[in-house]
Amino acid sequence: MNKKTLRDIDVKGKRVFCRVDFNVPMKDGKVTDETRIRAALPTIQHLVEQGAKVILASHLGRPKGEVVEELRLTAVAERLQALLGKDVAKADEAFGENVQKTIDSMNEGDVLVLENVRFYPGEEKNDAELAKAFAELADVYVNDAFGAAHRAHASTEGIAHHIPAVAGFLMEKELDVLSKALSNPDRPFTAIVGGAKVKDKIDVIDNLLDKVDNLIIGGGLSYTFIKALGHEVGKSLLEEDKIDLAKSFMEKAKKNGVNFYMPVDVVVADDFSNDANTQTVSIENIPSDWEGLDAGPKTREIYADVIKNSKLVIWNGPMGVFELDTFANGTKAVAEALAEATDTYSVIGGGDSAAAVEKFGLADKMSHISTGGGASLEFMEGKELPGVVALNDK
Ligand SMILES: Nc1ncnc2c1ncn2[C@@H]1O[C@H](COP(=O)(O)OP(=O)(O)O)[C@@H](O)[C@H]1O
Ligand SMILES: O=C(OP(=O)(O)O)[C@H](O)COP(=O)(O)O
Repeated sequence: MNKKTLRDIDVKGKRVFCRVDFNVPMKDGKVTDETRIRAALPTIQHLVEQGAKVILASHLGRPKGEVVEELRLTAVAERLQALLGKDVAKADEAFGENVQKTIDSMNEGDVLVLENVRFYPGEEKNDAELAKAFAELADVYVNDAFGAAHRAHASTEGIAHHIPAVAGFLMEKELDVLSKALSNPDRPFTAIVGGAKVKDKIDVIDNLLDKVDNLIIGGGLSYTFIKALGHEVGKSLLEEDKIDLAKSFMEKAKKNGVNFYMPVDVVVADDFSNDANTQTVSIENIPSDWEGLDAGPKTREIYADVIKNSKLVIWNGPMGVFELDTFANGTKAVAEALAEATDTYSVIGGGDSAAAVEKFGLADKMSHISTGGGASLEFMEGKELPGVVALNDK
């Protein structure tokens, strides 16, 4: 990486403003998945061990510039305290006189969690004054919030223009894994793109077609491609205005010598529920009143074979409606194939795919599960991440 990291600086006795992504799922005031907190621990522990005064900043949810009681970071700070096994203080604001006083009284190795930075309208606007106010709290800025690196906000981008700014260990690892995957991939290199957000995934498919040996299309995306082949898709998810683009991707795959895989059979249902009537049909025979919700058995077999013969697989988006057990088999087949392919380096791109491997109990069998959904997608699209660009060059 051409950006400075924690390894390049001495933090002893320094006040370090460390942006993390503690935007974790919450229910009834409790953290329900602490993956993102755990992922930031190596950086936080390093700062503690090196004798920094550790000031942690994060957003939680989308409070839109107002104080929202349920989105305070108090419960998150408590989880962090338990995971770190040391006291963690929590401020009720993210900058200003009171926060300054608290910081003035910190000792080396102390940890303070600031309040949700999105309680202030200036955060998402990347307001220069707010960025300066954050910078005044500290001597050094560390960005470890890979999940928010695609946002140009005051605490992810603006602040980096005021004090020395470096990447944390999680940020470094995420960027290393993803850039190695894309720039110098082990081959055969396979990308699996599924899920439902057809529009959001179009750019990533285009970019991947310049890099991969195999492209697998699955999930809700498939039906736009099935339609592009001239077949009817019944009530399945379809983006009418992307049919021509789907055709052009199939042509680009051929031109680039990329092996292109899409379902040959699908599981269709007469209702979007676990007790729906279902049948497996070939893609030429989707009944008009039915909806395709999962990959069929032949498709699963083909996908599993491609995966097992790959050296590197990046996967973004489930192969079916895995939240409903009846339609989880396609996603499960891909997750299991990745788990069994011990010679294959697997990178799971955030959001629902990460939730799916977690649900199947296979998370620890994956080589890398990214903490950023949107961020990893934008990276794979070839876009620059503002939170990274703003850091100091090596
Ligand atoms: N055939 C399908 N029809 C409708 N929804 C689908 C289908 N296949 C997958 N999905 C849904 O896609 C959603 C995930 O899509 P998306 O947000 O694009 O993925 P990710 O969050 O991994 O990027 C899941 O909730 C899943 O139920
Ligand atoms: O959860 C996040 O994004 P993700 O769901 O795309 O991984 C990040 O914390 C960014 O949050 P945001 O999309 O509200 O800016």
